[in-house]
Amino acid sequence: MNTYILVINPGSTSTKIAVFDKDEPLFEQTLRHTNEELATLKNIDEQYRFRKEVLLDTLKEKQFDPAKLDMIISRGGLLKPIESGIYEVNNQMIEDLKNSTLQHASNLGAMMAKELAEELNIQAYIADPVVVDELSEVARYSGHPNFPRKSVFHALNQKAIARQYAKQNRCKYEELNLIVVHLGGGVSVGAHQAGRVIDVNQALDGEGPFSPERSGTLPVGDLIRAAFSGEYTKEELLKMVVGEGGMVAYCGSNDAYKVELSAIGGNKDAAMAYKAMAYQVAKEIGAMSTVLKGNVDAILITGGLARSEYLVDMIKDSIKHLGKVAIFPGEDEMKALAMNALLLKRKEIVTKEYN
Ligand SMILES: Nc1ncnc2c1ncn2[C@@H]1O[C@H](COP(=O)(O)OP(=O)(O)OP(=O)(O)O)[C@@H](O)[C@H]1O
Ligand SMILES: CCCC(=O)O
Repeated sequence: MNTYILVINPGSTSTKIAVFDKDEPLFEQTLRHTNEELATLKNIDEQYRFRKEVLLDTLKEKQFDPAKLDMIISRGGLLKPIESGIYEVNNQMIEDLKNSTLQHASNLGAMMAKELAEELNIQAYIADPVVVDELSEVARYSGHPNFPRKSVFHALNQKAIARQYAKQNRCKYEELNLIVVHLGGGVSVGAHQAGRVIDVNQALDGEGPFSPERSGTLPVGDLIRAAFSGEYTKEELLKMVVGEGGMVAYCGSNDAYKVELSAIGGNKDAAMAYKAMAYQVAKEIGAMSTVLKGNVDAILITGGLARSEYLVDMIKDSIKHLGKVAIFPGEDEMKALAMNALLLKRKEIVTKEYN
């Protein structure tokens, strides 16, 4: 019997959709949205309606009848901090996403999934959203009680890769201590202790290594002085942190592959920026090794930038003394979501309630 699963993953400039029949993708498509298209949409309601229409048009083009769908699963957004797992999309979740102070395209996924699921009389779910929070108590301290540290990271891909590594090594994720490094548009480095991410850098706009488009940790006093200098608007400063920080700021591009080619071609600024990014990532891995008290079964490196041998070799050179390193290039969040839905369908996992 077929089990048709619609998977939705909205990004800042695209919406990825896929239909799986059990664990087999029938099709997967990245629907690109131009800046001009997105600029015409005034608010979050208009955004998700626009993306939903594009999604339905694509299903039509693929001649897939939505009425055949058994379930819908989406990447989750910036909800309240929650445990890792699968959650049925409910009204509270939609309310929180609509009122979220932080903007992230993944906020639109649950809204699209819920509306579509209601029309089709099926269920909508999210799994391992970016706000999965398993931080240890001590990791929540920042240095001031007004600013507790938060867990915002690539939870879906980090957990999926950690489980894949455990399966390949015939053991359970919950039996291992791992450091998982996601190198994408954003960079997150998580300390996974027996199945829980007890520490991780806040990878959206908070802390950690710089990435192709984010600044990571900045000198805080200098940042405050810049904010009150009258030279920048709030929006300009936020952009310096997310979107126009990191490689964009140093090299003018968020395309790390392009920067790498330029570095290999002899561009000294590009080479130095790559070296600095590798240095910061390695330093964060060292910090997470300390969090795990050196008890590290493996360090897993994943994300789009894990395809870069140039970068990975530089990182490995600094961390090889910390343990075994395994590389999982790219990410497969679509498959990870579909597999979560399938586990649910097969009753191998139960949903958690968001409230
Ligand atoms: N072979 C490669 N060598 C170097 N860089 C690469 C390679 N392939 C992809 N990249 C870089 O990886 C980055 C994109 O990674 P990825 O696709 O994981 O990011 P994303 O999905 O946009 O963001 P995030 O992972 O934070 O959600 C880009 O900067 C891209 O240039
Ligand atoms: C921080 C989590 C996800 C992203 O990079 O957009």
